[in-house]
Amino acid sequence: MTVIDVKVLDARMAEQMPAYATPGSAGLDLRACLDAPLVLEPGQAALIPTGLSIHIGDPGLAAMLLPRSGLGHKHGIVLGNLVGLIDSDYQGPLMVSCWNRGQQTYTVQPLERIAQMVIVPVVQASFRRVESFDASERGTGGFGSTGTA
Ligand SMILES: O=c1ccn([C@H]2C[C@H](O)[C@@H](COP(=O)(O)OP(=O)(O)OP(=O)(O)O)O2)c(=O)[nH]1
Ligand SMILES: [Mg+2]
Repeated sequence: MTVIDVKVLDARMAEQMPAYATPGSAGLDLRACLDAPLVLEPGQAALIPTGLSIHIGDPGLAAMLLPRSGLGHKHGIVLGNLVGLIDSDYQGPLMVSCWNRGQQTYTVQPLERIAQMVIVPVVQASFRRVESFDASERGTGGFGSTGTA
C-alpha cells in the first residue's frame, strides 16, 4: 500500500486519521474540523478545514476531493470547486469547499464527514509541437458527433 505523510494540525484529528471504511473503498472520508456547527444557507459556500495536511511527494500521484453521494444527493452539499485537486507538492492545510447547491439550509456539524479523498495516478506529459496529426477514426468530431442511440 502507498504511504502518504500526514500532519495532524488539530489534536482532535489524531483520532480521525483518514482510513478506508471497507477493504474495497476507493475514497477516504474527510471530516469538518470545526469548533461549532456551521450553517450553510442555500447557495452559500464555505472553506472548511480538515485539521490535516498531507504531502503526497510523488509527482506520479495526486489526491482528488469528491462529494459524498448521500450528502450531495439528499442534501445538496457538494464542493464549491466541484472537484478538489491536491498536488503532490502541496504541504498546506487540506481544505474542503462545501457548497449548499440545494434549496434548504444545511448545518455542518463538527467532525462530520463532508467529502471524500481519492488517491489517483497522474501522468505528467511534455508537449511536442506539430503541424498535423496522424489520422484517427474520430478526427475532429466531438460534442455529440456520434449521436445518442
Ligand atoms: O479542494 C481543494 C483544492 C485545492 N486545495 C489545495 C491543494 C492544492 O494543491 C492547492 C492548489 O489547488 P489548485 O491548483 O486547484 O488551486 P489554484 O486556484 O490553481 O491555486 P494555486 O495558484 O495555488 O495553484 O490547494 C485544497 O486544499 N482543497
Ligand atoms: Mg493551481
